Amino acid sequence: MTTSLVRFAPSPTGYLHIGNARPALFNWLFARRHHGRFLLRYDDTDIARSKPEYAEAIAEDLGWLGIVPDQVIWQSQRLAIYDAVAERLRAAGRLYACYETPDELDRRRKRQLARGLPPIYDRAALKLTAEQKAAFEAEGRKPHWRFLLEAREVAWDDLVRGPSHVDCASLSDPVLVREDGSYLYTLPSVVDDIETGVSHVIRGEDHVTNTAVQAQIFEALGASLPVFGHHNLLTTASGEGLSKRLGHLSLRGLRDSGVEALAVAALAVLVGTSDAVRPVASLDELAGLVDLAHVSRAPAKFDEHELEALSARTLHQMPFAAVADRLAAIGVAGGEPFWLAVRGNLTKFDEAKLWWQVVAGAITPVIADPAFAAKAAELLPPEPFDGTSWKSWTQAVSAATGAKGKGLFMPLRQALTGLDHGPELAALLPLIGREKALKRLAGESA
Ligand SMILES: Nc1ncnc2c1ncn2[C@@H]1O[C@H](COP(=O)(O)OP(=O)(O)OP(=O)(O)O)[C@@H](O)[C@H]1O
Repeated sequence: MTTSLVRFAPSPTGYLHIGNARPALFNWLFARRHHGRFLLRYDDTDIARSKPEYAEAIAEDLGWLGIVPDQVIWQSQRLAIYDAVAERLRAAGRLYACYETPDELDRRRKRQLARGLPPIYDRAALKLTAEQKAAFEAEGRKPHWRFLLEAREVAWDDLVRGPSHVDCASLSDPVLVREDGSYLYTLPSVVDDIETGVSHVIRGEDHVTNTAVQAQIFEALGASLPVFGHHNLLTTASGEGLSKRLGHLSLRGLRDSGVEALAVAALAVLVGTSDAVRPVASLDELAGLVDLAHVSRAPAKFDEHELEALSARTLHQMPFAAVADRLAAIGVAGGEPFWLAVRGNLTKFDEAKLWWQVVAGAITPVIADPAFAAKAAELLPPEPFDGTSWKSWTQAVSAATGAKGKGLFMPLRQALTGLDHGPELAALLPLIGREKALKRLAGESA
């Protein structure tokens, strides 16, 4: 049985944003669902813009989401491999030298547009004689290299978009190698997909045209095509595009704002699909929900308010096992009973600390009616407390004082927690314990 291999291939030119999380997760969840492997590939051939600290941040941000790659490769370490492949393409007549400057190309494009023609590269460089090339070189010009596209339609069955096609006759021959010998994204990506055995390429629809070009490169290199899937892109709530380089909606910014990674993951892959956005308890659960065929065609808006609400709902159903280490890390020791008592009241995880303080630390009780509080203290049952202690106690207090409803519960809540709102007191009372409860009912800070 051949296992699938997928990859996420960001350029380390900035911090990952919520849009980048979408392909990262679609690939990761695809690998989980199909018992495949996930490759993280740093597309760092743009030496001027790529930075090791961004690569480190990418690994960290993916780790926060729960993505741990099976393999990591760096394109900057594989340049000799691309050189050899470029040489093969040159020898086959598919990669040709061009000497136009950006200004010349720009002028040509403007002339074409003025004449109502599509601004496609006219392949003038193919007609250059050896002497003309030598003259350019003597002037100090260095060539950039274009891939000779076949003027035909490239078709594939897209995992998201279904039967898809691009007519390469309407495209310029793409530049694969710059004047300085560095590679654009296009060729190294194909070479690595072939060498590493990538079976499925899942990425944003900003790559649809690339796919047609790259399909021709795969074929020129005698390789079979992977399966392609192009998902819609995420925009800001007001519809703007996202860019790593411009620092939009970064995953680390979201993490610092205190939202749950699982909520970010769920929203990143469920928004813009026909499936409802809903909280999940694990990435495995999400892997079972996500279906690339349900992804919409239109761009999807990412709304931070929706994320905050989803994050809270994610916390409300989060099992204790999933947070035990995080609770310990913020000094909360109440175990599962504490977590189950407070999780429904959290909008952010860190608020658990506040409730721990209410349970185990000292609070200033609010006592409006000392006589009522004294009566309640007198009726407080002996320990051990359990889930029924609250009910039997409040029934007894109600019978003795005539207080009911809010008039019964609010003064008890204010005395026991110092607050007007909070988790169910039936669950808090056993955690607070009899000794502390008595002190608080007596108006002491405890
Ligand atoms: N807004 C977006 N929504 C969904 N996917 C996106 C979005 N922007 C980029 N991607 C996807 O993220 C992956 C990594 O792309 P890339 O590193 O080029 O990111 P980028 O944000 O476009 O960065 P840059 O601004 O540096 O070009 C690709 O699969 C790309 O399709």
